[in-house]
Amino acid sequence: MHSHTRPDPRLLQFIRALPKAELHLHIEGTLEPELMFELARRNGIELPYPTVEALRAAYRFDDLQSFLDLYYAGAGVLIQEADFYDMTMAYLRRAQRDGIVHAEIMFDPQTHTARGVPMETVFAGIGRALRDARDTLGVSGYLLLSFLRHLPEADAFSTLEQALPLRDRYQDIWMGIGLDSAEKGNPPEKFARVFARCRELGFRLVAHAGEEGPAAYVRDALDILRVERIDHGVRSEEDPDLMRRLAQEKVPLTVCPLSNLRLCVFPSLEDHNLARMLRQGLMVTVNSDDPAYFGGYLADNYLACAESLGLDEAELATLAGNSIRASFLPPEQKAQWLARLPATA
Ligand SMILES: Nc1ncnc2[nH]cnc12
Ligand SMILES: [Zn+2]
Repeated sequence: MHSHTRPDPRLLQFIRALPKAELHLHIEGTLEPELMFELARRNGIELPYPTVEALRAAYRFDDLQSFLDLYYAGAGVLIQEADFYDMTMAYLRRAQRDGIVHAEIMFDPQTHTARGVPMETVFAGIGRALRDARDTLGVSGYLLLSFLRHLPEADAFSTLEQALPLRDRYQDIWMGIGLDSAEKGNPPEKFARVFARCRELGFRLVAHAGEEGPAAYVRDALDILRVERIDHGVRSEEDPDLMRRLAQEKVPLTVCPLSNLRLCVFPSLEDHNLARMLRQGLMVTVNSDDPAYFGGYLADNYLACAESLGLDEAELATLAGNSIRASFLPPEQKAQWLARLPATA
């Protein structure tokens, strides 16, 4: 992954020791090939690859869509509550090792309900893992139910209707709503009505914008969907007025550097705009997006950026501090984690 330098173990140790929140993570994107094969066997499903190695070798992407095709196919092995539990627990164990104290996890229920998996099964498996991790690993977690933007808004409304009866049972974890999948040609305004409804219902709102789509989608996600955070947002840089606004309003951007590299949003990590945006005073955070597909979990993303962009320890601590500030944790929990960071963070 790091073509120029060998990873510095002392720097990795420093990164892991910073209390961090992960705010942009698709739980279906944490399904490692080994577990995918195990679940396929458990559920009597045949995968179109003979081995783990052959599957991993297929993870070479040209753009977002070429990734999404494999990602939705891979999720087809998730059938039973235990499958969702095992996948989520595996992520949370890794998260703990990386020094993640809080994770806000997106999931795509439409990927599962369209295959006949009940909404209850999805919530039950992920939800039980989040509660077990809180109790046994000391990692807290929230859920963000994400709508698939390549599907019609009517499908998002019916997904919301299917999930709402579960809200009381998952009140401690289901905090918000997101918007993901193919961005180009699926602008924020397509989901204006369902986001307005979610806002009335009291959900926290986020949306992917400015990953492959234009800066105008970032502005529309803020003004039309009224989201509190932008997932990715890296193409905001093409609009100087928008950049000034993001800095002034401290709008959090959940940037995913290794994802952007693998999906060819930037030609190399050295060309990534994370450091430029940070140094311009934007509220940027670092996240892993779909770590099983993009070759790195959260600490790998921090380390790769430190090495490719020359981030120093103070900047790494600022990124960790931003992740806590931009989370949906209550103020007293934010203060508790911020107190454990260097004073410069
Ligand atoms: N990076 C990404 N962009 C849009 N949709 C996604 N779903 C999973 N990962 C995604
Ligand atoms: Zn994403």
